[in-house]
Amino acid sequence: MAQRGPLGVAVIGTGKMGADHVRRLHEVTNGARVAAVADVDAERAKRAADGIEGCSVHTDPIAAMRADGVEAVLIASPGPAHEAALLAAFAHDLPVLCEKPLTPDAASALRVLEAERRLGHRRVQVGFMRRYDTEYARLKSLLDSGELGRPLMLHNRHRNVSTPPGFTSAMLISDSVVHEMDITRWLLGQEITAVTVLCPTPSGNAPEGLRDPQLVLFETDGGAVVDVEINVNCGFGYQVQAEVVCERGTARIGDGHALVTTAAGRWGGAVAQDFVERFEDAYDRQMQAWVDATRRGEVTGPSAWDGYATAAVCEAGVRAQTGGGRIAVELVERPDFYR
Ligand SMILES: NC(=O)c1ccc[n+]([C@@H]2O[C@H](COP(=O)([O-])OP(=O)(O)OC[C@H]3O[C@@H](n4cnc5c(N)ncnc54)[C@H](O)[C@@H]3O)[C@@H](O)[C@H]2O)c1
Ligand SMILES: O[C@H]1[C@H](O)[C@@H](O)[C@H](O)[C@@H](O)[C@H]1O
Repeated sequence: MAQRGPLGVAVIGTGKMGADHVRRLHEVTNGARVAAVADVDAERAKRAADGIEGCSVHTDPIAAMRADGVEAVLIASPGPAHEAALLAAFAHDLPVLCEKPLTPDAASALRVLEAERRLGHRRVQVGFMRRYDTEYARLKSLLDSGELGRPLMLHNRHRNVSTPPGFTSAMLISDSVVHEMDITRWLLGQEITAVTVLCPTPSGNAPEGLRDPQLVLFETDGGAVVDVEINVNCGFGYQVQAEVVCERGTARIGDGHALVTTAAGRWGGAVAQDFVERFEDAYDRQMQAWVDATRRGEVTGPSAWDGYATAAVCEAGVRAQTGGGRIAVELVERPDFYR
């Protein structure tokens, strides 16, 4: 049944993304309010809730899910904490927007799928927000129109200025390239069947021991080949670019020419410095779409199946990165529940 009042959301994890989502829900999104926040760091939770009337503050995610006025959950804790939070949300039958990755590995993602299926109805949207980016959405419409013919190859570049402390070589795949895994599956409508990872001599910008950059190759069940340059300590900016090569033409996004300046012997634009800046509109649209669907009693957007399928590709990618050569992706059969 459609809901009338604003949707009361509990936000779990109020670090960089969680605090930004709290701000978004409070200031940007229509039809929602932040009813509770939880972070294991009490000070962070308190800071995020500051100035939001009626928002209760917790260190225990389950207490936040049970708090007054909570009707839905946004999970923005680190990936390894997602499974416990998802299962707790299911126990209270609450709709969830879960930041990527759904969980860090395929076995835990499968446990989440099974728990959602036991509920008997879908509850999860995964935060693959690039699907809500205007440029990616235009590229998808163009490919779906068939005008350029069949996609043959997809080239991607994914560059971050620098990595936070504790960022590992495996995380280049499971935290960063996971976005290209989702985008590949969504743009092409195909599953990824094998992953190969090539690592050049690491950049001098990369922290000691980090294999950065990497070149990651996907093969798909529709016969396409996809490459991803992942380069997370490039130093100069945040860039996400994609070019699809089709039978009758190519299409490219992410050149970032929103503002071009010509002045005193120079010409050029600016490079975004992080994902919050580059994908601000996509995060806003993702949140509005989740709130609107939830208030209608529906679940739309990337599903737990998408979270599982990308977790399985991540696992193959991490094995390929550690000297495994070309690694096949193993997926369980897709249940009808997720078709
Ligand atoms: N979609 C995107 O572009 C994007 C961008 C950045 C991060 N993310 C995702 O968002 C999530 C959070 O990333 P972040 O960069 O904000 O990390 P962060 O480290 O800045 O914040 C995580 C917060 O969660 C808290 N926390 C840790 N364990 C917890 C638990 N069990 N329960 C409640 N809180 C807990 C930490 O104290 C911290 O405040 C991750 O899943 C990450 O992959 C997505
Ligand atoms: O967690 C972040 C986030 O998902 C960004 O969108 C991505 O560009 C980064 O590489 C990753 O570390």
